[in-house]
Amino acid sequence: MKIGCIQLNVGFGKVEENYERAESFIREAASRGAELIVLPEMWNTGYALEKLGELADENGERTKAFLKNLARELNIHIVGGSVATKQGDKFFNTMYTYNREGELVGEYSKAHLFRLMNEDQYLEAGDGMNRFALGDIEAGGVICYDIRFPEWLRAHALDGAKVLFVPAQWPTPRIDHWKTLLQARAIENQCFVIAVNRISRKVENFNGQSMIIEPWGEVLWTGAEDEELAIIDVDFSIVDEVRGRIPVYDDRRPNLYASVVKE
Ligand SMILES: O=C(O)CCC(=O)C(=O)O
Repeated sequence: MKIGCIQLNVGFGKVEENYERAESFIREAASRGAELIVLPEMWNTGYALEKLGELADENGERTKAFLKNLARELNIHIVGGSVATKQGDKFFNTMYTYNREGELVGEYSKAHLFRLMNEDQYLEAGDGMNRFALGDIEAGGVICYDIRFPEWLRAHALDGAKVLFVPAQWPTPRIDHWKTLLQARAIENQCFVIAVNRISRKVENFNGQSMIIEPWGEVLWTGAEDEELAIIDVDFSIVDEVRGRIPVYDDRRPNLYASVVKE
C-alpha cells in the first residue's frame, strides 16, 4: 500500500492557511498514487494554545467534513493527524480517521498531556483508546507524547492493532528520543509504526524526521528536515511472519506483571 506522509509546515494560529495547505497536499498525494494519507498533530492551529477559544474547531465539525469529503472524493484512507477541538467548554487534541468510503472509523483525544508545553493548562485529556480498521488493516493511533507510555501502545497492539499511527509535533532538541522510542515501540509490539512530525516556521522548533518503521525495527523511511510530501510503499502482510519469528505475545506473563506493577 502506498502511504502519503505529509510533513506539514503548520502555521502558528493560521487556521485558514493550514486547511488550504493540508488540502493541497492531500490532493497531490492522491494524484501521486497514495492510498492512505497521514497528517501531523494539531495541524489546524499549531500550538496557539492561548487562542484556542477563537481558533479551535467546534466539535471537530469543520475537520470532520473536510476529511470525510476528501476521503470519499479521492477514494483514500485519511489518518487526519490531530486538530485542536472545542467540546462544550473544554479543548482537546483530537485525531479523526476516515476510511476511503468517507466513514469515520476512529476518534481519539490525546491521552497524555505534555506539561513541558503547558498542554495540561489548556487541554483536557481523552480517556478512550483509538482502535480502528482501514479496509483490512487493523490499526491504532496515538499522539506524540503518548509514545512515552509503552503500556498504552501495547494495549492497542493487544487489542489487535498491527499498525500504529503517531501524528506529532515533536521538538528538535529531543528528536533522538523520538527516533529511539518509535523504533522501540515497533520492535516490542511487532507492529508497523507510521509517525508523522511537523516542520516549523522560524519561531518554533520542529524538524520533521517522520518515520515509517516495520515490525522487525527496520526504518523504511525517515523524513527530511523540511516540508515534505513522501509516498512510501509498505507491505503490511509481514506482521504475522515477524510475530511468528519471536513469539513475544505468547511468551507474555500478564499475571506476573499485574502482581508487581504499581499504580
Ligand atoms: O515527549 C516529548 O519529548 C515531546 C512531546 C510533545 O512535544 C508533545 O506531546 O506535544
